[in-house]
Amino acid sequence: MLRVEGVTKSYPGADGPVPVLRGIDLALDAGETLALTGESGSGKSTLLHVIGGLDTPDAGRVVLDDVEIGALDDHRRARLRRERIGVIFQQFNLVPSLDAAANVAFQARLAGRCDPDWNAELARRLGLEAHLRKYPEQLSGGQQQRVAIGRALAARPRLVLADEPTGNLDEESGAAVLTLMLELVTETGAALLTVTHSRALAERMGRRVHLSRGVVSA
Ligand SMILES: Nc1ncnc2c1ncn2[C@@H]1O[C@H](COP(=O)(O)OP(=O)(O)OP(=O)(O)O)[C@@H](O)[C@H]1O
Repeated sequence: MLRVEGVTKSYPGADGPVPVLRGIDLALDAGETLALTGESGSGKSTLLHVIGGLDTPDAGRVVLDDVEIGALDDHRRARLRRERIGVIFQQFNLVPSLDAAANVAFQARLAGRCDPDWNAELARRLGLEAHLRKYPEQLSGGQQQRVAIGRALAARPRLVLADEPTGNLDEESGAAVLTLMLELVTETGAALLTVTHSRALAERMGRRVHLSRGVVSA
């Protein structure tokens, strides 16, 4: 379902380009869950952004359901992102001017796939029913995290990308949020790729790969 082939990426440095990704190959099937680990600065977020079409590789390909993301023009790439990829960012990136309900519905609405029954079910399962009229600044970190998960899943994406999805939560809330996320991802048949430093989180994923010096090892 997802294929990453020979992806390289460098950033400009004082003494010339600094390679961050040096030829990444990775494949993920529908329904699979994968933890991407690696020391700080190893390029995990960069790889997640390249896979999600938020950043472009210098070379190599990212193919989602037989569509090469890098070959699409901006408009088509944005549409593919909206319709097929849900992203949960480390800092949640909720829309401050929208309440929790509108944040959950946000991406699905943009994708033209808003299903009020599914949104309501997500809100209920994520324990957000009492908070739907609150704005992000009125929500706790854990509640914002659950809104971000709801938003990522509302359009029933094929692929969910998460960057430290429980990084801002205490161990107990993190474990509970992760259980919910895994349940919802499994039910919708999506694939999940999550970047994490947490061993506990990584151990609950079906597969783990480690990123070191710009290449992955199983
Ligand atoms: N926009 C950018 N411009 C220049 N260098 C960048 C840029 N984004 C990332 N880098 C560099 O690329 C390297 C990889 O960064 P990245 O954020 O992908 O690492 P990471 O493994 O996700 O780290 P962490 O675990 O600390 O979040 C780092 O050395 C970082 O400084």
